[in-house]
Amino acid sequence: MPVTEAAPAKLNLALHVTGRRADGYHLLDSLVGFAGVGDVVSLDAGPLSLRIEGPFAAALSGDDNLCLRAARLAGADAAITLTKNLPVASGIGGGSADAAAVLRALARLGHPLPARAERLGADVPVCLASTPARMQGVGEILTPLPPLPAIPLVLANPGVALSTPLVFAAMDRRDNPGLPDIPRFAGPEDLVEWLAATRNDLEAPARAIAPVVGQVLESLRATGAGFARMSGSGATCFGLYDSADRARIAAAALKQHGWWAVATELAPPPPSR
Ligand SMILES: C[C@](O)(CO)[C@H](O)COP(=O)(O)OP(=O)(O)OC[C@H]1O[C@@H](n2ccc(N)nc2=O)[C@H](O)[C@@H]1O
Ligand SMILES: Nc1ncnc2c1ncn2[C@@H]1O[C@H](COP(=O)(O)OP(=O)(O)OP(=O)(O)O)[C@@H](O)[C@H]1O
Repeated sequence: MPVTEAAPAKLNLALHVTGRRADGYHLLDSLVGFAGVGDVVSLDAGPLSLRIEGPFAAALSGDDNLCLRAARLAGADAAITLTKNLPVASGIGGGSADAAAVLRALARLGHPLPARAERLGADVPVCLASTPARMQGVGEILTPLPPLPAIPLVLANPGVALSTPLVFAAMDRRDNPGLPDIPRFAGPEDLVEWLAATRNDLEAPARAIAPVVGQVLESLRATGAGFARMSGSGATCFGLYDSADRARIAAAALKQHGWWAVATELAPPPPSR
């Protein structure tokens, strides 16, 4: 003690919705990667408690925080500090990443990972490893993938919180084809070519609810992104750039709209490991 774990932002680089189960949950087929930015959780000795700091701390309150729910599921006590750097309810798995980081920290302290961590959220299993994976089923079927090319990218969020169930509910078609085979990507061009043949099936319904998502995508492309797409159920979008300098300049331009924007990289390993 204290133990610190990074909670990197999850990116659905491609997200196909292929069906719906009887319980209403949707079947997915997604290429998931992780970004070089994220929240941070730190655990210290003490009774179960949570202190939240960081730029998006004010967006969260209450006893139902996923950090606390994760510790309760693991049956462990800890004084948790969450540094909330990611926008809330924004499609980059912030809550799931935080819950997974708490579980990883507890595992380092000797608490076994709880069974059925997916009960905390569909993205928790993929966030536990925080390494690239194909995610299927409702999020629980994971196929680990080799590292993705380290591409400069920008994450941008217009400040509109999108409710995941409402975005799923606004879909026209739920029986879309799955992803094509995922090859080993030799470089950025291969990945971009593969992405161009895939979709995020939640992008159209999210844009119908929050048209500003379309403006974010246009701005990413206008600032030089060779590829841009929404992640998860939105509203955060990512743009891939051919240099870190271009990504930095683009992020500065997107911030001029009053949006959250950050230049980072696809898929570096989390800093704490
Ligand atoms: C859209 C994704 O971000 C893609 O990675 C995830 O599937 C959503 O992950 P999450 O935010 O951790 O989702 P959860 O908190 O488990 O679920 C929120 C709500 O989203 C809907 N939901 C979620 C996952 C899924 N496979 N099908 C769904 O229909 C359900 O209405 C559910 O009540
Ligand atoms: N630690 C946390 N961080 C973010 N949200 C949390 C947290 N704990 C609870 N929540 C609640 O979970 C909801 C979803 O937030 P989250 O940021 O995980 O969504 P998301 O980025 O859309 O995730 P996903 O991409 O997994 O759909 C929010 O409405 C928020 O109130």
